[in-house]
Amino acid sequence: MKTLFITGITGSIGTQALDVLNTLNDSINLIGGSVNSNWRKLKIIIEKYGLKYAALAKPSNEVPNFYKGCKIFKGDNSTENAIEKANADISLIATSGAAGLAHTIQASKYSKRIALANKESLVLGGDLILNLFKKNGNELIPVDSEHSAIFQLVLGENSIDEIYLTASGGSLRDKQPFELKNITKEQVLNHPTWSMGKRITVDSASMVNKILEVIEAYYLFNTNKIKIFINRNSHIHSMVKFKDGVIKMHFGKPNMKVPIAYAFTYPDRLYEYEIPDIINTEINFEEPDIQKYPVLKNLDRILGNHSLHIALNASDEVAVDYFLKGNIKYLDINKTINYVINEIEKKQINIKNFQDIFNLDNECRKIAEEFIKEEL
Ligand SMILES: NC(=O)C1=CN([C@@H]2O[C@H](COP(=O)(O)OP(=O)(O)OC[C@H]3O[C@@H](n4cnc5c(N)ncnc54)[C@H](OP(=O)(O)O)[C@@H]3O)[C@@H](O)[C@H]2O)C=CC1
Ligand SMILES: CC(=O)[C@@H](O)[C@H](O)COP(=O)(O)O
Ligand SMILES: [Mn+2]
Repeated sequence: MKTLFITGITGSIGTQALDVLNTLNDSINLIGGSVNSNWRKLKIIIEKYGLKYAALAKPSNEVPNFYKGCKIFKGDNSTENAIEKANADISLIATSGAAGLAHTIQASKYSKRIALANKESLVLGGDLILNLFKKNGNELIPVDSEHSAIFQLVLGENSIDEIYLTASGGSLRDKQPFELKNITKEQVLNHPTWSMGKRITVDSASMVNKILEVIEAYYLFNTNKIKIFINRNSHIHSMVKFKDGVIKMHFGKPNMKVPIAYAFTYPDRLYEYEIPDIINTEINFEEPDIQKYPVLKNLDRILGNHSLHIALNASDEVAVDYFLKGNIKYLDINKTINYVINEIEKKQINIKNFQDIFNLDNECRKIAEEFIKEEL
């Protein structure tokens, strides 16, 4: 039986991973998990799954050091400490945001298999994280639905020509560009096909999520030949075009439990889920309208420039947080990203190690905060 640790265990991916475990007939033993602050939900998970190690980055005063036989780590580096003690065979990295990178680095030391949902680990970590996996002999299995699909499509292939990354188009796909000026938080959070955490749902509306995913695919599959197509019902999870003109598509219902389970059980498929209706499900693709998704104008400029990958993610995380708190408008997110990217591009920063990444991530957050406070 394999042991498992889940970072971000209370989130959208974490919760769906728990549902998957309930169906895998005890073939995986969940021994630990970590969260930011949600003690109420973590407590229930400890009770139900008998965790041995848990961590909270921002614990309240009521959180004990032990709970029902589970050791609780608290504060800075708590997830890293819990990962070390748990020493699990598999780590599912389902933390949201840049905080996930440190968790992935630590998991690389202690877990053979990294089931990676946290796309920011690759966006920020780039070749440095891939080299770390190589050095430590990790198996990296992507969980992000498109990347799980592509991973499956390219198995055994060596004539890959181009990746077609699919997008739902997000919650604002039927709006006209002029309508984006006064969009509310509720409109943005109403995703048409997936139920996810708040930041990724906003990023899906703006297509920042898709740029992060292009960068993720760039590192995972070692190509910059990547196009984005909208598939409105999210049944095609991505496509790969081969040199002989064949295009393989990954078809399935939009449900994250499938790629989560696949990352746990690969190369087996032990998870049973509904078979999609191949007669009545439409397969259509559209090119994204750049006026509706203005951040896409930056894609060619960003892709392959490590410091701009970091700048995009940091500025977006800060701006989305302000937007969700009602302090800036939807289109201000894009203004903040553009400003930070321009500032970082001028500096021509060379990223040599993980500390450079953490420093630049911090610097970009400061620039974004200043821009929002002074210019918006
Ligand atoms: N949701 C989805 O369907 C998909 C998500 N992803 C990626 O997976 C990741 C998680 O997304 P999602 O589940 O939607 O996010 P959620 O916001 O739903 O959940 C985030 C989780 O991370 C925890 N967390 C946040 N900060 C820290 C920290 N510093 N230390 C420890 N735990 C922390 C949260 O804890 P707390 O509850 O205490 O706040 C929560 O458990 C993201 O990188 C996202 O891009 C990729 C594809 C699909
Ligand atoms: C489920 C998943 O993998 C998300 O990352 C998804 O891609 C978001 O939907 P969009 O295609 O709308 O960005
Ligand atoms: Mn995705």
